[in-house]
Amino acid sequence: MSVFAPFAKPLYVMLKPVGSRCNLDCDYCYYLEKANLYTEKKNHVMSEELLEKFIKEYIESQTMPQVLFTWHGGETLMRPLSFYKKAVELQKKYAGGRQIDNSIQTNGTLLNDDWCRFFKDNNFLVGISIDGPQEFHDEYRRDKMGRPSFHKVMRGMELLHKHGVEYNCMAVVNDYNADFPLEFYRFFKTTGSRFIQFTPIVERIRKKNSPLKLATAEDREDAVELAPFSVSPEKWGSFLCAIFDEWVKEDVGQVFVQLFDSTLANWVGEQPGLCTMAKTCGHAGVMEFNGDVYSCDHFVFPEYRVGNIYAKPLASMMYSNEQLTFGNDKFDKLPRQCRECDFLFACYGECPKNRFVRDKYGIPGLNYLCKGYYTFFNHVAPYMDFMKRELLAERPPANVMEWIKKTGSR
Ligand SMILES: C[S@@+](CC[C@H](N)C(=O)[O-])C[C@H]1O[C@@H](n2cnc3c(N)ncnc32)[C@H](O)[C@@H]1O
Ligand code: SF4
Ligand code: SF4
Ligand code: SF4
Repeated sequence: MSVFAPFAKPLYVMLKPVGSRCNLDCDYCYYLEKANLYTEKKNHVMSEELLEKFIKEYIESQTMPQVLFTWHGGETLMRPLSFYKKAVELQKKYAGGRQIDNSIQTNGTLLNDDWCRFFKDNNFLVGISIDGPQEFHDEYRRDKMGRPSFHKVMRGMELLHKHGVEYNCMAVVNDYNADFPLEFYRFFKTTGSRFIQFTPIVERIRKKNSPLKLATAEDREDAVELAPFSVSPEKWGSFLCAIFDEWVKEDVGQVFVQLFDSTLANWVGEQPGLCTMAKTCGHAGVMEFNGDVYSCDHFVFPEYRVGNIYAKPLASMMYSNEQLTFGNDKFDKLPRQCRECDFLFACYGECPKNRFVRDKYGIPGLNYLCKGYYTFFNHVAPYMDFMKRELLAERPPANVMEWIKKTGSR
């Protein structure tokens, strides 16, 4: 039987139930300053009326039997538990036979038994932000009084563990922790995390006074300066290579590093889990506390607002020409150096947010981290080739560890 499905892809829009309100004040946070987009509003919280409108419309716009809700912030737990209880009730009311899943991203400092029980009972997947061992984490993740947050986050993780809540860790790689790849990687292994996700921090700061201090890739080179907490391309490359070397010898099939999995996916021609490594993007929008929808969580700038849910249906915003162009530009706007690169198939120029340098031909739009990515892909190529062969022969890629022992590589 064929069912008419106008959109073959699931519709995905994450939610900001408290806008950018947060109990922490991480130096590198790209989200805190988004409050300046809404200075006319005092209270940056999503109303229950909007919550219901979104849930109903989001579920009804889906063409797939599963629907994923992602709660994001700001700090998501600054909304009382009753808000999420209401959300779950509304999801059930409008589910119409579909399977509903929830994931929530949090800094973990406000977790308690009640939150954990709720997450367990309702099968939430919890994402915890933690940047490695205490010294690295507390370098930038402090509260508004400058107090560190590491111990509170660890306590939160213990509570999640105690209640049997499913969670994973999200870390950023910055100018500081990038110098200690193995300490960073081993820390996550000791916490028992089998799924490790990390994102490089790359930000530029506008020199002129502006409500949004952080720049987009379109800001002119002379009007911005690189934020000091950004990771350099060289450090990013050596960080990835060092972790890969330990992972490929000891942990394949046991520890899942999102970036390595996505690299292998591209190597075998499958869709990678990381949007940054896909050929095109634009399938993941974000809705602010007042119903404004933006092209991507990293593009909450007035130029990338695709509309408001009170004025346009979600599906028409997410499948608008504007949004499709946003997603296709990831490939269409690649500079010549990327088009000629041996690793285009694995990298696809990474995230457009980071494309603000010129390529070797002087063409703008090269990714600032290019050098690091090139070093990494070049370094892992023989291992990726081996794992690809194993996968194609329907054998586990983890055989690479045996192969390394036998051949003495690395
Ligand atoms: C903005 S926070 C919102 C949710 C919650 N407050 C938290 O910290 O998990 C989401 C994630 O973005 C990461 N992040 C913050 N600033 C970033 C930046 N400039 N570049 C990349 N990721 C960043 C955070 O470390 C966190 O893992
Ligand atoms: S806890 Fe999350 S939202 Fe709050 S400042 Fe840190 S990264 Fe930003
Ligand atoms: S702009 Fe970057 S973060 Fe946003 S969807 Fe595209 S690749 Fe992902
Ligand atoms: S490694 Fe550099 S040149 Fe190659 S695709 Fe990535 S960003 Fe482009």
